Amino acid sequence: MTLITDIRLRRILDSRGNATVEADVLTESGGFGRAAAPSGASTGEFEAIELPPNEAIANAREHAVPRLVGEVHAGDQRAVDNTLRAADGTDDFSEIGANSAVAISMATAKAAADVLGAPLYQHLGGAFRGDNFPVPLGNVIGGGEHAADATDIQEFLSAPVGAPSVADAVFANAAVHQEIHDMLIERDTPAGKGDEGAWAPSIDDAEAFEILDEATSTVAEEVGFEIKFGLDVAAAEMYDEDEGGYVYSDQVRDTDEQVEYITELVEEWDLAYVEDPLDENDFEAFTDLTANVGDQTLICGDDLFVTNVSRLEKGIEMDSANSILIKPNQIGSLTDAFDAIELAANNTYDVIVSHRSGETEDTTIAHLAVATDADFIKTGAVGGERTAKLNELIRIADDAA
Ligand SMILES: C=C(OP(=O)(O)O)C(=O)O
Ligand SMILES: [Mg+2]
Repeated sequence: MTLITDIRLRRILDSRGNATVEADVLTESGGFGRAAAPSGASTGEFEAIELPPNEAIANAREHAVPRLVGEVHAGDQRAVDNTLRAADGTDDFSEIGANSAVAISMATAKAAADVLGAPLYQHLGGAFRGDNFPVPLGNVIGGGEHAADATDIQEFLSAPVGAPSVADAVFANAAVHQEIHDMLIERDTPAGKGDEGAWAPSIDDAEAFEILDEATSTVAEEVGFEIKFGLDVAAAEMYDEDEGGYVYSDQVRDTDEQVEYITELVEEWDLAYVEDPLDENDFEAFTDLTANVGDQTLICGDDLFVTNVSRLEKGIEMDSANSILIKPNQIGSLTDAFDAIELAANNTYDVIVSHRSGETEDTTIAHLAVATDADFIKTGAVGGERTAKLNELIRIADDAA
């Protein structure tokens, strides 16, 4: 019933106006799934390889499509993804492109769900999913690689940890985003938006902390539940060995100073979440920071782990973090993403499913987060490609109720 009968690949636009890969998968009994690959800007050194979309499509058509069509069942996700790996023949999807691979992998899961007549989160997670929802982390002020002439820290994230429902949490993040806009106008600091829809004012990190603290407190009072905040430092983008460490606008911090600085930030601002506070090659410094503040906050590896089981195993072994960011396109398939989530959960790591800075209307990560009982989802606060996922979470909660 779920035998794959056709796979169509095409170039479509992403939110930055770049081309990306979209896949349609059809099955014998009329199942249909469509999915598109997102794309990062602050990509990790150890991510699976994204090829130029034309090349990724041509190579996938030549090597992967013939091995899947008429051969593999869409319902057997592990077989689908193993076939993609075998067709590619490399460790990092550099032959067919992680963009083609992840689009086919996700579209196939959707086609299988369609055959079953079940929502994707249920096909992926089983009949008992749909009761728990991730807390959305909303990017509300940002800079780094996502906006020029803005903060050094890439993302300041609203974290509505006390929200009674996922819908309340989604609306709270949007309200924090609006409140920050009002505060910026009052301060006579006009701001455009970065790639993920966060405000990208020309202010320093210290001012961003003050604004976020006030905005989250104001909205928390209005809505009547706790809203904390967190960061994606994206420190690998700041790290420059020749410069002697982490290059900020006003100073360079060496590794010990960076560990000290982040420790102070966690304590001063009671941060709920800190992603990539250190360079992606420095598991040891991650371990030092986690020893300092791992009992107070989440220390999350994004570029550090790149959704890769081997790198996560090393981090678990070394106590380098206590949470992992999951981006399916970083590793190239849903099976790999699931394996990383399972390993993380078995080792009491929190799981944060994430978008990329370049996105499409695809909503797969909303279903992935619900299917795997993820603790958080990071998918922006506003903007069509971000609200696509947030609104899907609201719909899933509505359907599941
Ligand atoms: C979402 C992120 O940005 P990008 O997609 O540019 O890697 C991130 O760094 O967590
Ligand atoms: Mg990150």
